[in-house]
Amino acid sequence: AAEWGYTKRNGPFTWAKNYPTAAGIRQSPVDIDTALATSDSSLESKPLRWKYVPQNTRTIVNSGHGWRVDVDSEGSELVGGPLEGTYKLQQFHCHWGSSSDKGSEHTVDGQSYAAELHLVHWNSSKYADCGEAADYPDGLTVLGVLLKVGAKNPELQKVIDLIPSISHRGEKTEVKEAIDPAKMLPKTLSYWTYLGSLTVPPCNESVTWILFKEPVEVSEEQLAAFRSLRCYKRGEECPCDEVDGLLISNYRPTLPLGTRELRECGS
Ligand SMILES: NS(=O)(=O)c1ccc(C(=O)NCc2ccccc2F)cc1
Ligand SMILES: [Zn+2]
Repeated sequence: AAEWGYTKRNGPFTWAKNYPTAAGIRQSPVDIDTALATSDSSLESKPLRWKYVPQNTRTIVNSGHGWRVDVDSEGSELVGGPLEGTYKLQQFHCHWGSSSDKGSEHTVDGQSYAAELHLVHWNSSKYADCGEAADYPDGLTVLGVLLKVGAKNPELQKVIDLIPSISHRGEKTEVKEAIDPAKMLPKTLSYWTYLGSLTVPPCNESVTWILFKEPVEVSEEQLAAFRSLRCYKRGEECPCDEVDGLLISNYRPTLPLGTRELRECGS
């Protein structure tokens, strides 16, 4: 089957053909209608806490859908907030648009941001690995960080510096200079949380989403570097009808929240 992607031919509106879950009722991303959010004392009573090991960021790969930094989960943990048990960091990646007026996956009161960073964790209290966890409703948690245009982001610059060596799909390289995921999170830890899904096929409905309210800055040049990735393999011709196979946009449009609860913690 033609590999899914973000073009007319294989983009988000075609995914349900090969991935029926994409048409489900707990899909992500969603528009965060801030007026709908209910503040929840139980969230306030269990602060979100994380521990990451920067030396455990191992490799960065061009998945054909963007860049992804794979992490050795050992030593990491995410607990508290809406979570039961301990979650471990598996990978982090980003979504962006062809220009910085769009590109985030979640929107806030209809407003898009320039990009969105996802830190993907799996429930190590109940499951053996990320792959298994992805099949259960409480299997995964993704910390989402909205990115807006501003100052150059020094931690993300370590990712940008590696992009030239993973320009084509399937290429990967060692992350030599440790990247600290904690340094990519906003200062204030207020967040919205709701039950959703992977935002790419197979769109498993197994994600507890935690989206920080405060955006983090990234520069236009850094966003331009993301868009220089190619969605096809070196030596192959470009399959996608994207402008010469550049990954200029890799965000899924929002889906209805439906009857799901949207909770918030912090102002
Ligand atoms: N954009 S996002 O919502 O943050 C997102 C998070 C994780 C994945 C993932 O793990 N895919 C591989 C995968 C899929 C299904 C089962 C096991 C897997 F490893 C994909 C998207
Ligand atoms: Zn993502």
